Amino acid sequence: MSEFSLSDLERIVAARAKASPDESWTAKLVAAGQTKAAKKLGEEAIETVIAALAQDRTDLVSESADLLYHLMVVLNIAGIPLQDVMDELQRRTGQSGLQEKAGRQTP
Ligand SMILES: N=c1c2ncn([C@@H]3O[C@H](COP(=O)(O)OP(=O)(O)OP(=O)(O)O)[C@@H](O)[C@H]3O)c2ncn1[C@@H]1O[C@H](COP(=O)(O)O)[C@@H](O)[C@H]1O
Repeated sequence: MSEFSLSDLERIVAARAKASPDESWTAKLVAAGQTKAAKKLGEEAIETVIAALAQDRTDLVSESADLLYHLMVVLNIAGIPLQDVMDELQRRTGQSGLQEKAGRQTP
């Protein structure tokens, strides 16, 4: 199978967002708005957690795909390019997660 990246998925979501809601789940979600899309994202997150805890590899792969797809839709609706998320991840590469946690301001 050829390489398929989140950037490819971002492009597909952006294109399908402009389709008719009658023929596209993406367009249907975008038309419904961020509340519905974010709710679907939350559901997929929970289903991913359940698959991980069940140690079901097939389900975990499938639910992870649903999760990433719905994240792309939520980012699209919010007008946030995937690159902004990747830039944030890249910014974090200089320090470990434990260092970052230790350096956080506590209220
Ligand atoms: N990767 C996905 C993808 N993953 C999951 N889904 C859809 O996400 C929906 C939600 O999953 P659920 O199991 O929760 O469905 P449901 O229970 O019917 O949802 P509810 O109506 O109850 O809220 C399903 O209809 C899935 O088909 C996706 N829909 C689209 N894509 C990608 O987006 C492209 C364009 O799709 P359309 O926008 O539909 O043309 C596709 O070719 C894919 O590349």
